[in-house]
Amino acid sequence: MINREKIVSKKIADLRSEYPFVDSFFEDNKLDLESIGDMSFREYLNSYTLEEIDEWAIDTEKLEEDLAEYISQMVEFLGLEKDKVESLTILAGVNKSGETESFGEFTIKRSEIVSIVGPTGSGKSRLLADIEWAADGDTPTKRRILVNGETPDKSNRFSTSNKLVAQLSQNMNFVMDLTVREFLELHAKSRLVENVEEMVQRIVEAANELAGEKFSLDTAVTGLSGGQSRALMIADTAILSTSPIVLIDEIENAGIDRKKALDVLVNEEKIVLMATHDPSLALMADRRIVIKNGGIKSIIETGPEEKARLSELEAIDKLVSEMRTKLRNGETVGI
Ligand SMILES: Nc1ncnc2c1ncn2[C@@H]1O[C@H](COP(=O)(O)OP(=O)(O)OP(=O)(O)O)[C@@H](O)[C@H]1O
Repeated sequence: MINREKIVSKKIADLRSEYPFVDSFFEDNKLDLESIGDMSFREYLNSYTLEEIDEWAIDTEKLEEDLAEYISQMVEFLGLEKDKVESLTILAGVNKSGETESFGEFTIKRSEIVSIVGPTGSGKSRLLADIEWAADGDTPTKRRILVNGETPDKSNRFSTSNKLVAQLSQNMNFVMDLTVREFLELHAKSRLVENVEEMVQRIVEAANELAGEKFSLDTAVTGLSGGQSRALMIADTAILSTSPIVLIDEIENAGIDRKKALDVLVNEEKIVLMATHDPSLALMADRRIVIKNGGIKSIIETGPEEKARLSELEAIDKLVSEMRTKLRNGETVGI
């Protein structure tokens, strides 16, 4: 809920950049905003003289209340309130042979990472697709998905502005003729974020942290490499997307710093599900879902012993990545 005190004491210029639609409120109420300088709405109302207030029958109390109400309704209407998703629950369905999955139900909480492992063709992507679709017994697996313990509002399935789920798929092929800056600005503006420039900077910095070779805001999105565009989409999803659930299919092919990518995503308080064949990524998750023959076979918690193995794997990954960098830079790697 929008706080009235906060709204009326915010500078009008800031209010207008955060909620561009407030201009129509000012117009409808015939408020002259030419000479506002850096006043807040309250200061602006107080700047009227008693005669003006009398003459134009200005009710300052009511105007303050109406402004807060107007913003609050618009925010709700436009779906700008961040979804408060605390948990995601998967209810058991059937495997490829039609046998009921034995796990009953499985709940994932906010800021948790869950990996999905299993042989090729076992049904990892299918599980991600069930979640994206908010399956309600209407997919081949007959699984059901609950959000905050309830069947999600079906409008979430189709709405683009208020998507429950952001999906990072294997390849990101940009077709539009835009620079990175233009692309990010468009996205930030469509989300009506407070400070577009700052947001754009944050995203490109995060993306460059993940990508091997750095790129600038003036690079054309079509000119980004596979790994760079993937890094850009991860940073963009983490920082700008309001979708509280992020699904990742095969991050390992992207040639980006996977550990940092996960940190970026998880820091933003999201639920992350990631299908992977990579042991380090599988163990980085708090829990992992094991899929076999189209069904969830088991759910395993990554215990301290496995986490210890993870540091072994990380040391190996580090070695591989150092060698990769050297080879890429034309150096030799003989001892
Ligand atoms: N429970 C199920 N019932 C019926 N069909 C299923 C079930 N689970 C998965 N499938 C189907 O099996 C096929 C392979 O599944 P999927 O693509 O999800 O495998 P995957 O584990 O992601 O494979 P890869 O590791 O190669 O990406 C798909 O056509 C999928 O729809």
